[in-house]
Amino acid sequence: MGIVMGPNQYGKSECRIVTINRDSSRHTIKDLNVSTALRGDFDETHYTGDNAKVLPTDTQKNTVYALAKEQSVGEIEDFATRLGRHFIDTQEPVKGARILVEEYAWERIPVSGTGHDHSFARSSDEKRTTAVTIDGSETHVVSGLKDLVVLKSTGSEFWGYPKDRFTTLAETDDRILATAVTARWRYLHTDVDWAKSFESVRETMLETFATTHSYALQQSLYEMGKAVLEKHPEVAEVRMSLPNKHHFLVDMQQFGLENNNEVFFAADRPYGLIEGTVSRDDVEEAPKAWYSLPEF
Ligand SMILES: O=c1[nH]c(=O)c2[nH]c(=O)[nH]c2[nH]1
Repeated sequence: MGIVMGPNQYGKSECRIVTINRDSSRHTIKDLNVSTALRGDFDETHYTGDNAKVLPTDTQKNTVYALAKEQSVGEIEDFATRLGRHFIDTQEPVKGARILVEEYAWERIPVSGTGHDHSFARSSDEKRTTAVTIDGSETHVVSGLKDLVVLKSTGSEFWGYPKDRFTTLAETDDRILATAVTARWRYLHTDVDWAKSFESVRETMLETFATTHSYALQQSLYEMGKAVLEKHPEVAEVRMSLPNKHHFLVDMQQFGLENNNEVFFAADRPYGLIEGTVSRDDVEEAPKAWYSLPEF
């Protein structure tokens, strides 16, 4: 019986980088969290500690800063692709790269009705994300968003589920439905206007959440994914993770008040976690490696 090193990657995680474009007095800001991971011929460092082929993660971090200086960052998908290609093209042992980017949203602070030139406010917790996986000459892009918090104050029911001796949940034909959307969608190719596609996918998911009369968060998940695929031929599949942010009706009978679906206790945990993939039935499944480490 032998023991061998399996799939592996290494890199610098969570390089926080802020860039300011000062081409005019109206500055623009890009606020990113960038993680690099290199894949390739790294058996020796694992077997013997011979680092001859190991580009230090410290150098990878510096490269993130340097490439952001050499050319403006632009769309996160393009920046991630440039980074990944740089490592593959300049380091012989590197055969593949996986670059993750999260982008934090800043809005101009309104002053007398117009956005200020160089003062910004963090607009929400929402992040735009991308995961670019480069394998030799092939580039695969999975973009997404994180922590887009949404709520419907009606138009949501939940009933018809199995009951057993532990069931206490009451069936409801009118409840609050709230979640923080994390979504990742896989592109079929890279000939994409990234910003436009992102805005349109986001808008489609929001519109569908709003207009779907929901009998389960699972149903809303499917409808949101389906709407994205129907509108976006460039997208092969959508994966979503939807925490059910429960809002429990406060029982006011004890103090003689009738609560007509007006006052809720917003629980933060535990929460239901509804997850799923909506895909076209005529495209191949993505290799695991585009989402995480192969075989993990
Ligand atoms: O939309 C829902 N899906 C569930 O699976 C579930 N389970 C639960 O207790 N409440 C809900 N709501």
